[in-house]
Amino acid sequence: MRKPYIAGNWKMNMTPSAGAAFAKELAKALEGVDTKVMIAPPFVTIPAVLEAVKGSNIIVAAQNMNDHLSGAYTGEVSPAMLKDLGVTNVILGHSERRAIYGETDEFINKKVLLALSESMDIDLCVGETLEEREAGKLEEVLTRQVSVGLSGVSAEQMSHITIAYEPVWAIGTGKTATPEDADDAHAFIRSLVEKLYTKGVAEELIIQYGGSVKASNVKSLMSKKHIDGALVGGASLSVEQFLPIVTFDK
Ligand SMILES: O=C[C@H](O)COP(=O)(O)O
Repeated sequence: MRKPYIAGNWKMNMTPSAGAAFAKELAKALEGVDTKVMIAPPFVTIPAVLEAVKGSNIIVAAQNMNDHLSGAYTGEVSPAMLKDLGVTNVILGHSERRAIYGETDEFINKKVLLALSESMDIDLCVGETLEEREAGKLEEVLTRQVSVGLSGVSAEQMSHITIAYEPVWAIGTGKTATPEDADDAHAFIRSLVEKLYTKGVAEELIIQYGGSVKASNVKSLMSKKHIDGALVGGASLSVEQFLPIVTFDK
């Protein structure tokens, strides 16, 4: 039985003081709610948010990390630093990192392996562009992103991996994949993971959908067999919008 897992990626939003106020309000609103919830603030906002969610079940993640533990990498943040702060989770391979900062599958894989060696849990993002989908390359793209992204990850380590399927054309655009299209992509990812690992690993894997998730569409998405959670961008920036997404079935 896969437990619903809802995550909020704040992207480059929320100052430390705004993030702390938000996190405090969210933690209070989520008292007694059993759904697994993660929020990913910008690096500088993380300490204030960690302090604000103390005593709650909210997981705090980083949105990215460097592929080294330390060294001459000006402006970068290492997983060792995140770990020292008490951060247990990291988002890797977000489409904005791939498209804007040129992150390749091989580079993302290097970070996946480093994060695992630092005992962190990972949200690995995959998804096709509109051009790729229209060119009939959906399966080819997902196969490459999943198999290269997870290269060298053992079956045992897969319990630390969540995959977020985010069709690039649905991110921040208001366009959501239909629940059926999203479920087909999730089913394909699960079948890939079964081929790479075992049926057991594939059945346990949490696959989140991301791309214009909001209170009005979360229930129909989550009703699908292979959709186990959501990675929410825009609608994770206010408690008013995020809370009904987290409590969609309550
Ligand atoms: O990480 C989150 C995704 O990029 C989705 O963003 P969005 O909900 O604003 O479309």
